[in-house]
Amino acid sequence: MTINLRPADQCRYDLVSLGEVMLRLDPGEGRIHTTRQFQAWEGGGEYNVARGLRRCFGLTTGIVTALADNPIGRLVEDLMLTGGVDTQWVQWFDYDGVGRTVRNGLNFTERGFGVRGAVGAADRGNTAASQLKPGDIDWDDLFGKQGVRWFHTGGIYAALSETTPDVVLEAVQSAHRHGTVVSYDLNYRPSLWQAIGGHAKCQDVNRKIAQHVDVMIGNEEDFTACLGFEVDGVDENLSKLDVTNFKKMIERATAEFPNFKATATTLRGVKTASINDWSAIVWHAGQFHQSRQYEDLEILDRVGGGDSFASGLIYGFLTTGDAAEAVQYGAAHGALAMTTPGDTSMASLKEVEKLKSGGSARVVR
Ligand SMILES: Nc1ncnc2c1ncn2[C@@H]1O[C@H](COP(=O)(O)OP(=O)(O)OP(=O)(O)O)[C@@H](O)[C@H]1O
Ligand SMILES: O=C(O)C[C@@H](O)[C@H](O)C(=O)CO
Repeated sequence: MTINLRPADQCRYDLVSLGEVMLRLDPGEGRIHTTRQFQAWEGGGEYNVARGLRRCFGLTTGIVTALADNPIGRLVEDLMLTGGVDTQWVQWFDYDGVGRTVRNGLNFTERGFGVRGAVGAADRGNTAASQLKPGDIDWDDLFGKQGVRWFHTGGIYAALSETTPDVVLEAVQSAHRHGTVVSYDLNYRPSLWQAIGGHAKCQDVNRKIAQHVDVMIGNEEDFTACLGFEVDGVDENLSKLDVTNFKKMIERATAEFPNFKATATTLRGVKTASINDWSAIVWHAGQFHQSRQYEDLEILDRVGGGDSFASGLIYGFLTTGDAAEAVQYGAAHGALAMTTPGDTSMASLKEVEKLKSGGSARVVR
């Protein structure tokens, strides 16, 4: 099965994402518990994909989310406007359904270095985005009247509350009614699932949504925890990656979910918090394609590396239709995104193309 895209001239957007956007508070080279200063960025697993496609790859993208209408929400909006993602579909809330004030998510994340791993401490209870429920968004207007070529969402948004899985289901069904391709990044976050029913709930929700997904994305931990597909031979430190075992896992996943038209996973060989082996593999139309391998990749800020892989992969599918190219765009964009601070990438299309074709880090002047 191949990926059939709607013609660009019938669509206002190349891609729209559904997800929560938080204020990322970054202590730079320091640590959260000792810093006196934070740099502010915006970020969210699903949003980062829309931003990467807009800012690095120059496509037209939008975000469906909700924010609390206070100065923090307006700062997140300001950052999204800088990122070029259309904010027309953002819902602004003051109160939730039972009259409580809703909030905006705050995501404190420190980067990690060497033997010290990255640390994330999100403060995101009762946020506006988690309060969205079926019926709040006019999906048929978005996918039907406006037109969207590709819709992206994921397992962070699905884990936010009792209502968000149904919002995802409503969205993906409408997307398919209008011929929009659906991708989903499993992005397993155990602390979120813990709050709404734990492991069983996580698999129940993700397996239901998976039946409506065309392009499934995740790492081996995501595929195991969210869908129940184990990858044999993965050790706890992710230091030994045997691509044969990844292929077997993907084969099992695509046999059980024949609706998957492409399945992609990043391959991480974690050496320290700031040095990884990095590559990716995609299955499409009965064939596997593996990206260039980045050995001993030096990392400044790993958060969003997987999302930037996803945006590069989607760019490749949207513009070339070729899975072998798509996985190269994904791996190169993910690699570059992890060299700069913040959840999203600062890379240019030229840089991605140079890297994916084997380019070096020689000075450009
Ligand atoms: N358990 C881990 N320990 C250390 N580094 C990790 C771990 N998991 C992922 N990383 C590093 O984070 C980067 C992104 O990894 P991956 O593609 O798995 O996406 P992810 O964890 O879903 O990322 P994100 O959701 O932040 O985009 C890679 O450099 C990877 O090696
Ligand atoms: O939890 C989220 O919504 C995402 C952020 O923590 C961060 O942007 C990230 O993990 C990216 O995948």
